Amino acid sequence: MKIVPAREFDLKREVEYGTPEQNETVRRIVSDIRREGDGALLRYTEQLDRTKLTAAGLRVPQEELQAAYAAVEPSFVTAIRQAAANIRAFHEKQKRNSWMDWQPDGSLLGQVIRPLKRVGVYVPGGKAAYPSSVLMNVIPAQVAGVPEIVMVTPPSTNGGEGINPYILVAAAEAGVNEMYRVGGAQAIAALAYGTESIAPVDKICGPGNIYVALAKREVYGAVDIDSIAGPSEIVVLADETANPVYVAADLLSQAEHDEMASAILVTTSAVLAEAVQAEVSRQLEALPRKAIAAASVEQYGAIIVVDSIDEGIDVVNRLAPEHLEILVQEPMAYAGRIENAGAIFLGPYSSEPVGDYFAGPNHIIPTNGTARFSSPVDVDDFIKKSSLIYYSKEALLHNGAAIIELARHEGLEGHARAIAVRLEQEGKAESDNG
Ligand SMILES: NC(=O)c1ccc[n+]([C@@H]2O[C@H](COP(=O)([O-])OP(=O)(O)OC[C@H]3O[C@@H](n4cnc5c(N)ncnc54)[C@H](O)[C@@H]3O)[C@@H](O)[C@H]2O)c1
Ligand SMILES: N[C@H](CO)Cc1c[nH]c[nH+]1
Ligand SMILES: [Zn+2]
Repeated sequence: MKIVPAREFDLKREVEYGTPEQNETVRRIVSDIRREGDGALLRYTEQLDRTKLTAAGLRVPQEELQAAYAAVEPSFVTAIRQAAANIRAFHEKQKRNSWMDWQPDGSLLGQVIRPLKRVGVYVPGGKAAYPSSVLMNVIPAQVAGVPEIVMVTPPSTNGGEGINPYILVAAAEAGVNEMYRVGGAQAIAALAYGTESIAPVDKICGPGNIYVALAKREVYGAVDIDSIAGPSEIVVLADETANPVYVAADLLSQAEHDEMASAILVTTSAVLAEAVQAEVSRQLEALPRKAIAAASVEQYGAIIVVDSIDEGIDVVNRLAPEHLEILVQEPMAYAGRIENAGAIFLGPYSSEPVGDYFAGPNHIIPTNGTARFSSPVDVDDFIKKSSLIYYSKEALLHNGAAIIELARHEGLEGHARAIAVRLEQEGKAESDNG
């Protein structure tokens, strides 16, 4: 992992995702699925996921979910239930209520909150299987009250035959009842535009690799999406008090996700920088996913040495990472100064995987600098709002002239007249009556 002074590190992050070839591949897949439906879906599933399916085999039957319990350890079921309870409790706090306010003039204003009707959730499963992402997607949608939650995941998760049983058990625990064995850009396109076998959804949520992230961006507009939650990222902001063993382990925890994941240490301590550099090399050797983590660290990893914590905070805010760990003597003192980060982990015991799996906050978090303007998945992702306006006669007579004034200044006489005809008629009725 290279050590660089802050002034030599290019903080202008690429906002464009992926290479031109990856973008072109995704555009082609999306357009083929849109034109050909199931035919293209099955073809790409065979080509990219090495799985030959028929249209009838796309949907995963409930019996397959139940059968998977026999293939997992009881300790996994216990752990996933604990995690699910924590995730549900956290997301319950995000619920919003509709509201209505009667005004003194007899009019009423309000906002009606409704769940989305049908959402698609993507659970990644190419290089690793992510049962935790089942919970992070499905639970907030359930808390919001979404009646139709459609899950998609690659057909042979983690390179194995068939969907990984831990994903199936997580789906059963979460109560998923509509699930398809499709992944990548082709799954996103199928959810967005529909095929003969998969009815289209209103919104697609969930993380994935570069092909999934690009496809979500491609279909945005036809459907809503949560955010671009692509290859994982971690930034650790540390001073000389941080334990290099912990720092290196946490950096590698995200590097092992993907060759395109990014792991960056920002530190005021040259001593820590060197110790972490050595530790990363040492710990890499023991990782089963060493090749992926090494490629990530090599291409996207860095140790940035800064002159002060203030400079470090500036670097962090410019990077706008998915995950930030603050490993300094007084972490609480700095949390409020972080403007751009999807999730902030404070102190030496809040290692990033605590959030990935268990604490309760969502692990589907914007990446590639988009934490500047977007947020982790939450209950708000699964609701929509309608404004409610009831104007009383008194309110219209009182405010009509101001509305007409504003309409005429926009040159919109039709708008002005819609109000004016009422003022004329009601004014006339009042003078006739009295
Ligand atoms: N940001 C977040 O919140 C978050 C959360 C969890 C995981 N992640 C990220 O999710 C990703 C999971 O990636 P993954 O690959 O393991 O699973 P994935 O399910 O996202 O991707 C696998 C699919 O990619 C497609 N694909 C692979 N190579 C392709 C190619 N050359 N051309 C076209 N399509 C291709 C295949 O269809 C395959 O089904 C990782 O990058 C991880 O860091 C992010
Ligand atoms: N760190 C990932 C989000 O970037 C989430 C995850 C799931 N499993 C393990 N990690
Ligand atoms: Zn992770």
